[in-house]
Amino acid sequence: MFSIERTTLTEYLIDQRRRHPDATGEFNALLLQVAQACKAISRAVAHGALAGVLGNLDSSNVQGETQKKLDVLADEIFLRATHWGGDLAGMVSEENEAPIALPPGHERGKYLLVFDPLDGSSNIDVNVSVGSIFSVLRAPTPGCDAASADFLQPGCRQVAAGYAIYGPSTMLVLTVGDGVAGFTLDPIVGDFFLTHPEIRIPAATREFAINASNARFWEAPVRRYVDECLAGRSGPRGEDFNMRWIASLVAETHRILMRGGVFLYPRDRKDPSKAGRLRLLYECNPIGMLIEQAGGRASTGSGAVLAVQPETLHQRIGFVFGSPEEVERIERYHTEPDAGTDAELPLFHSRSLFLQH
Ligand SMILES: O=P(O)(O)OC[C@H]1O[C@](O)(COP(=O)(O)O)[C@@H](O)[C@@H]1O
Ligand SMILES: [Mg+2]
Ligand SMILES: [Mg+2]
Repeated sequence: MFSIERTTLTEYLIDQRRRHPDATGEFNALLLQVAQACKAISRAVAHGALAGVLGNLDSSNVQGETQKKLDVLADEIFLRATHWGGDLAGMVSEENEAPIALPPGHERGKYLLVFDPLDGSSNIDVNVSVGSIFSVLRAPTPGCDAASADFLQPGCRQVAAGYAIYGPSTMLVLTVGDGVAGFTLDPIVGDFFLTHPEIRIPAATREFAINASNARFWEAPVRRYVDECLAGRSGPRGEDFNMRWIASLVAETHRILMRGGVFLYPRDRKDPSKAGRLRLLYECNPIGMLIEQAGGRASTGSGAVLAVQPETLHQRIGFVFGSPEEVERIERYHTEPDAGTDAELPLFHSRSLFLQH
């Protein structure tokens, strides 16, 4: 159904800007360039095999992961859509080891853009939802080329964050620090329209997401949490839990923003050289800002992820996020290993006595 009363992304951003009298428009211009990149990636994803974009390349990225054709194409689309605008002092991408140099002789702006051009790459060839994730920081030295160290800012300093999900419909979900809003791409009109204003995560949930193939590497607090969920009504939680795993951080985030839930990709013992699977700067921080802006909680497992001081551009970290009651419980299991047991035992016993299983 078409209505001329629909709010476009541009109108939404102009409205946000009215509240900031000092705004120059550079910020909105940058976000619109990012949206433009997401539209182009959405088109490539939707055409799939018809556009010859599926499959692997021979190359690997800085993480040693084999690059997919779409990883590299999405990266190029992001660069081309954003680096001429004059709003940026530098960019960091999952696919590039060092910060990306802006075109020579071109104006340098006051923002830094950090992005994962294509998230959930393992899903491309099986036609399951993938996405793009981005984060905007202030450049410490506006007007100059940014150095690596300029990007090493804790997530609480982000001025905007968001993702695009390329699913049955393409959506852009965005925060500029004043709640979270979701926009759906009308592929005929070619514009994003506000369809999900003021997204809020339910405080409680009975749904968790974790890659259980790593169970033998989990640390005790994570094992305890999952065991209690799996024990269901007859266990200490006294309730049945559902489980999901899409292997696409954007898609897991979107589900949790829409209906609640908790996601865990915790630090584990699989590879002692890696402190987790997901990358702090362009996965955990932007998703963390969205989750917290929607009333959820984003954690390393033992503390707020947005408070972590990054040490390297491609640093990995444990990540737990979603409905705040569950994330706080997981944090308690990490910081006070005996927490909950005493308080829950009587409850468990009374449930066992009075509930029928
Ligand atoms: O394959 P695993 O171990 O389940 O990991 C899945 C995770 O890896 C990722 O795909 C990593 O992202 P990239 O595809 O951008 O490398 C996340 O989206 C997802 O949460
Ligand atoms: Mg990713
Ligand atoms: Mg990626």
